[in-house]
Amino acid sequence: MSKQIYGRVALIGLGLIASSMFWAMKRAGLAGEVTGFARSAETRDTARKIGLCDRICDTAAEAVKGADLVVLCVPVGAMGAVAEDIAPFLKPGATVSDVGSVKRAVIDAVAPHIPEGVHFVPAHPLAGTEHSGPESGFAELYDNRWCLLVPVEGTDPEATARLRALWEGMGANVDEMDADHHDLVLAVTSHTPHLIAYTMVGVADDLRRVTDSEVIKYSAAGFRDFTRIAASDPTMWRDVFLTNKDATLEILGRFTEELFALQRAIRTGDGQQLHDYFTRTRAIRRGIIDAGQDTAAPNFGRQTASGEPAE
Ligand SMILES: NC(=O)c1ccc[n+]([C@@H]2O[C@H](COP(=O)([O-])OP(=O)(O)OC[C@H]3O[C@@H](n4cnc5c(N)ncnc54)[C@H](O)[C@@H]3O)[C@@H](O)[C@H]2O)c1
Ligand SMILES: O=C(O)C(=O)C[C@]1(C(=O)O)C=C[C@@H](O)C=C1
Repeated sequence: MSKQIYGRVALIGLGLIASSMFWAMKRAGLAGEVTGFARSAETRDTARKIGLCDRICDTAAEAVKGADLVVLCVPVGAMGAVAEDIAPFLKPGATVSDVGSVKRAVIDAVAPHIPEGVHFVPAHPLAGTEHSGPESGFAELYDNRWCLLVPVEGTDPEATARLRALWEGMGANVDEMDADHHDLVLAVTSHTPHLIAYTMVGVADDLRRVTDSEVIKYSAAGFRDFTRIAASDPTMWRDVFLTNKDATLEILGRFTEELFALQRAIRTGDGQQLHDYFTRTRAIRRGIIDAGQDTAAPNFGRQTASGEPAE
């Protein structure tokens, strides 16, 4: 029995998230035809070579023509311009969605370009790796991970339900959330942790001269995890911080206060405070495990041939 949910899906931007969507849709037979567009000819060539998408188009207009679902899979800062480009070519009754890591800024940038009669259902899969480009995707990326749908005012519930079915078909658990709440939650669980990882690796690099190459050689598991996160795509993360500015600054403020409190406890030798703090945080980790939510995908995304994110 066919599980097809959309006749034709167009993916705009062919990186980790789009390529994983393609393989996940193919795995479950969720789309009749998937077209793809990437802005650089090199990425389009790579996509053709590895069989990514049923048809790779040389323009975004061609890719979205006749599509029932168009998913914007470009960095958050590029969403508005891409929406403006494709708007005249969207089929009446089609749904436009996106996968951006920030929701309010994407909605503000994209919604004004969505023509009358076309639905807009923003989304965000909470799954990824530090790899990017068309060769980094894999069908299992969304298995048992959350995908948050962030319908805007007036979104047709049927369009939302259909997109939910697609994400569920790709293996995800789906929830709905308001855009501002989404941005605050993600500032805590994803954006600020990335900034901390970037900073920690930067500090280690600054100290390299002092510690010679020991930072790399004796890198303990905790620091190695930081380096994995800090290897994430610079364009993507630049856009995340520029567009989720308020929530990130709010969480960073709180983080800094806590850090100073712990710094003081270390300086004054307040072992009780340190112990109490670490006990509380350990309980949080155990709560996640007990709730069966430690579903982080193993890091088996593929890197681009050059080792660099493909354009
Ligand atoms: N990587 C993750 O962990 C992750 C997880 C969830 C959501 N996201 C979101 O998904 C989106 C895509 O991320 P990704 O990891 O697939 O990135 P990626 O770097 O692997 O791919 C991005 C694609 O967008 C294209 N692109 C870049 N700038 C463009 C522009 N100005 N116009 C048109 N195309 C452009 C690139 O050529 C590339 O094909 C981002 O909005 C990101 O915030 C990423
Ligand atoms: O596992 C990783 O590499 C990720 O950072 C994935 C991650 C996250 O923070 O969990 C990164 C950004 C997203 O928008 C969603 C998921």
